Amino acid sequence: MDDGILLNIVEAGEQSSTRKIPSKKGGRWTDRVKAKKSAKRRARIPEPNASQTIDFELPAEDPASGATVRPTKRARFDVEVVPSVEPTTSTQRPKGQIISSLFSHNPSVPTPERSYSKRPAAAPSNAPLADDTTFLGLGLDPLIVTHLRTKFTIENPTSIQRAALSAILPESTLSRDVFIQSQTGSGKTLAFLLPIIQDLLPLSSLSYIDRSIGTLAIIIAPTRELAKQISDVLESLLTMRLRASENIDDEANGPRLTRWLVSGLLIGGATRAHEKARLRKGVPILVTTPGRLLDHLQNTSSFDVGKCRWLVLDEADRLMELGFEESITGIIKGLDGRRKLAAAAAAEGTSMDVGGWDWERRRRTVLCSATIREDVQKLAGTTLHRPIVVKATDVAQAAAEAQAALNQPRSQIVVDTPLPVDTTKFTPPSQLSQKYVVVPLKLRLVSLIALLRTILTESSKPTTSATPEGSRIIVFLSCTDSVDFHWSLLGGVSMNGGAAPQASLSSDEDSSGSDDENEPREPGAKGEKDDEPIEARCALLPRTSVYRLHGSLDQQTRMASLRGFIGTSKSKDKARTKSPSKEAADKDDDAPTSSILLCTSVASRGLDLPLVRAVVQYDLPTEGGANEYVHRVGRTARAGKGGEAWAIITPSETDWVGWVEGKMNKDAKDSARKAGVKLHAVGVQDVLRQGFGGRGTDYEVRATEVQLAFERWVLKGNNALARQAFQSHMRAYATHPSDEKHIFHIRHLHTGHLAKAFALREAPTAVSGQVTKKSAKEKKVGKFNGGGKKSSQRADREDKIGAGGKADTGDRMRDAIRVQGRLAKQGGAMVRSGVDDFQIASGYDLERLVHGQK
Ligand SMILES: Nc1ncnc2c1ncn2[C@@H]1O[C@H](COP(=O)(O)OP(=O)(O)OP(=O)(O)O)[C@@H](O)[C@H]1O
Repeated sequence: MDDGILLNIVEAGEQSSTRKIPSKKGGRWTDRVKAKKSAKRRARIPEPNASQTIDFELPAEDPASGATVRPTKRARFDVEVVPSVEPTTSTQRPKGQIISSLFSHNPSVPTPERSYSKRPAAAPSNAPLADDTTFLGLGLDPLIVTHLRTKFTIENPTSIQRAALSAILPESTLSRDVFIQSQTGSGKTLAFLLPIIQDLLPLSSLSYIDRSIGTLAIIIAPTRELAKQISDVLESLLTMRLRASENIDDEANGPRLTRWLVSGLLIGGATRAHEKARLRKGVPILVTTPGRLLDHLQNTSSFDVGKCRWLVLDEADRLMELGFEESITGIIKGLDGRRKLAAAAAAEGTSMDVGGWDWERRRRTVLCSATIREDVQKLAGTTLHRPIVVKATDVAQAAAEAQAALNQPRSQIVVDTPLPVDTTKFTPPSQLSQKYVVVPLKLRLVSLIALLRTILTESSKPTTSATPEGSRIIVFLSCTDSVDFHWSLLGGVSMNGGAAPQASLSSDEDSSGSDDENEPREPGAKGEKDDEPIEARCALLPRTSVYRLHGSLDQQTRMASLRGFIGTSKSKDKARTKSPSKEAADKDDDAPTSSILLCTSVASRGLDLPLVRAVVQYDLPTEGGANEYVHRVGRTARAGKGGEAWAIITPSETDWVGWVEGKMNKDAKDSARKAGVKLHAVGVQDVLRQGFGGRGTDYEVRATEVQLAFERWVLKGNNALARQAFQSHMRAYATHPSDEKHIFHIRHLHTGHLAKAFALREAPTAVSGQVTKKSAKEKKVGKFNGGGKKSSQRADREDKIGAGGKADTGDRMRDAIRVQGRLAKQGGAMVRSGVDDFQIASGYDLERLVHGQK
């Protein structure tokens, strides 16, 4: 089958096959054998020729016949092959450097029976309901329903929204808290936002109320990005019409309505004085992160939460993982204390008492979590009052519970009811297609490129369900260094052998800073990192922009990267393009239609990035096990849409497939789960062939050229970056928990082969040999301490905490955990500390940002 990739001048394979193997005469027989072998090797892998040009063309398939055809408009780019910049003969090669063939000495990998088979996708499990359930029928205000339809194009509720609304909205359940547990992408955000807006909406008709009433609802999210995302949805919801007719002053339609119900985002990054001023003005619905909220509860007297009637804890399991339990306990105490003070002041008549409203009603807490783990149960025990547990399929149960609550005599009300043990498994949406490829270590990098090319090609087919805007792909890597390395590599690699280009940065940046009050910065930080490039372009990935996201990037760059990835870049973001190889810019002259996000686990939870077609786990999660896997793949296949998840695993990790399937299927109760969540194998040759094209084993030649281009880039001044990524990856790998060590053990890795995946030619001894014991120790301690600069920042932070006299509990928890982790790792054995330095390193930095420390 012609796969559509052409070699347009000289087929490299042909060239190699006609090459004559020179014979060596004389000398010892061992020398003759060696010479013969080396000549054979040279003949197998064609010597690149400076004049040779490979014309890569992405393959396409005839939708009718399924046969591969040449696309009408070819996304093409030429790859000029030049001799490797480094000498390749053993006499010229620097000592210790190994240039091994990509396709020899790899462990054998079983070929899957049916590769790339097109299986019909299962019915979506997180889609809007197709029955006669309506938002109106569930009791939602018609104004909100109309707004959902017109602004969000949302017509019907999802299963979890039906369950949540029928549990939260009725008068009969006002005294009950709610625990929401559901699949990724099932619409949990609206499930808790809609009841809050419905509850507060009538206040708009009370002419004596304005935003000085204080904060009536607080939503807590574990990360800044998630808080910002929730805040964006909330803001859009609050732009709804306040009455059916256009004119809100239309007296004939009832009392005058005022639009004072606004939302605010409090996630740090601004001066406290600025935040205090906003709080003093009044923020009726507040979206925040825990540390900052606790800080203001403790230190901002003008922060009025005396009438707060909603508290939402989103992603509760993540809040617990990040060590926020103590912060949340402090927040609850703070809210309770201020409520008592407000009540006392009202009783004494010393405060403005706003009558005509049920201010006495207790505050309701809604807790959302993917899983009901032990720590989440504990949190629920301290925060929830007789919770109704809402699950996607449990609408009948929710209604029955609500009824039971009504009929219960008050004496029987049990406070702090423990949640039931979690019997349902946390599974990905059923329509998600899950695949895995077993890839020998040496082939990892080229296989990743081939896979990305294949996914991009598939999505550009006219028959695909992907959007006409192109594809979005998220690639998860093990650590920040690896993300930086791969992003720089893709942005810098040149297939023409020229010098690695420098980042091209816009010099006419608009340095006026953000006009969004929700993205304020500390003084002095303004415009600081505006020069940091955010977008990379790569000749190997036509019409595609590559972004990165990890916790060591400053907040502006992270937000700009996310905006770029989802295609809503501001003009100044767009200027921040890391120049690709010149050829990518020249040949890829059409505007990019697809985007790729390279990231750490920092992007695994809660982020709702529209139209993500595929999630590729280049590195499997080092913490969080099967749940983390499900969260990551849940960035696609959202709200009933399709999606695919790819896991790239090494030959020593093949047991992971059965292991993760077992975790997802355990205790399966319903028929869908009995059918089993399954990952389907795809052969690495198929991935390479699809990605690089050619006939027979042509893909080997092409993959080798791509690998050589990567290696050239590394040799031209990027060795340190590659080595650092390699070493950090190894350290990250070593932090897999002990119960996964039978699958992920560093001893299973052939480090020489792994080095190849970082485009390193050095043998592993050369890599590690260049790191002196002292520098290795410094690096290790530095890494676990957050590095030299980070250490001093932490000291600054601790100074500040000391000076303020009040340590942030979240910070203290994290520090304690980090110290624990450091000790465990310094002890020699890589004992899991509960927090992974490499993935939570991102979380840690993120939380530093949350607390406003740059
Ligand atoms: N009733 C609905 N109909 C169609 N789309 C919906 C509906 N409700 C929500 N959505 C969309 O579904 C997407 C996912 O929603 P949301 O982010 O709330 O999911 P989630 O359950 O919180 O996911 P995660 O667990 O990954 O955080 C959003 O883009 C949202 O606009």
